[in-house]
Amino acid sequence: MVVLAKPAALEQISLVRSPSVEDNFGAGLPVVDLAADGAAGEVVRACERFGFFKVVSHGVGEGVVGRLEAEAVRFFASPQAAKDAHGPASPFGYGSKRIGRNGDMGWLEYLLLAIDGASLSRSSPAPSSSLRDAANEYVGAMRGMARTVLEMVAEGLGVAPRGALADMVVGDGAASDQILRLNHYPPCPPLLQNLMPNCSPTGFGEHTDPQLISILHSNSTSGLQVALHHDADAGDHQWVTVPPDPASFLVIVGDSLQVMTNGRMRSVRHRVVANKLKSRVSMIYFGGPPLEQRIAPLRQLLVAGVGDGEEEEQSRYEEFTWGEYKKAAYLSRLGDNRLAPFHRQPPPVANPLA
Ligand SMILES: C=C1C[C@]23C[C@@]1(O)CC[C@H]2[C@@]12CCC[C@@](C)(C(=O)O1)[C@H]2[C@@H]3C(=O)O
Ligand SMILES: O=C(O)CCC(=O)C(=O)O
Repeated sequence: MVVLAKPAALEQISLVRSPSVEDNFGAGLPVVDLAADGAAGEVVRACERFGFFKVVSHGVGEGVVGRLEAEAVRFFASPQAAKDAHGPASPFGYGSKRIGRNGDMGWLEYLLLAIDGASLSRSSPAPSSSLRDAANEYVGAMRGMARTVLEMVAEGLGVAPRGALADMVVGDGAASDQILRLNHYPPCPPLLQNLMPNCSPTGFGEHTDPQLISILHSNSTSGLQVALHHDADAGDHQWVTVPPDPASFLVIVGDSLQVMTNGRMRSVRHRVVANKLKSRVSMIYFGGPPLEQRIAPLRQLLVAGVGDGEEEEQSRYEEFTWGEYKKAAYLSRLGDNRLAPFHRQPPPVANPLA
């Protein structure tokens, strides 16, 4: 029997079947033109059916994206010792292969930066002033998009005021919990390609995002896959590749938005598979609320459509604060179903292929 050993650099990183063109999302990829009439309805439909969507006509200038991506590429190309000087990520700073504190590993390196209000936090320093400036400009654009999308979610669901969700993440008053992450996935090592041509290292293992929403940008290298559920109860899902498009962004529903919409919107499991030939660079903004924010279904959604004498909809979740959820998340493994302990009853079955 021939036993194929993984190259040492990949020993603790899981391998998955290499994506093929058949895995690509076809014409069904949810795309929302943020400037179009009826965009709010489209946002809600995409979040309910898929838990993510691609955004076009977003109004974010190419320069804003290009400046931060160039800074990220420059940083990741610097000598290992210079990068290590900004790590380890605990949770903020430079990290390589290790994700979080509980043994998760991926074929990537990253820079995790805390945001304080509208700019990077002074307490998690950026590696250079030019990266800081580019990141601050980018964060401003992401906050604007987060507001637009969350206002559309409220409008599309018939929730008032329009800012009910957006203010939790990008409001002026409370200290929300936002994060910026820059990821670099080197190409799959040639030795592995020769040994196991049908396998690729996991770049970022499957997970859902704990916050309300995440906004993702990537360069033109593929790798992102999302889980499409055929039968969520049976845990039956299919990994589908989302083709990269540097001119657009992806909005991803997080666990907290799932709870606030009482399960109407679903946080989507996603992962990154390392590309065989090219480096992938992604930049992702995570929008979370203040630590003390109660995470529970919006009242207006529970009473909507309830007539006299009828019972209002019950929450499907035990109540928690964002601070409690975040603490539990940091004790969990990347791929854990972090909402499971809070479910009051099985989540509704969504069938995006129906
Ligand atoms: C393994 C982990 C990494 C993570 C914290 C965690 O313990 C579980 C959740 C992970 C995640 C996923 C979305 C983005 C992120 C920054 C977050 O808030 O939760 C990461 C955390 C991380 O990379 O540190
Ligand atoms: O790099 C990507 O495309 C996704 C990254 C991601 O899911 C994350 O950083 O949480």
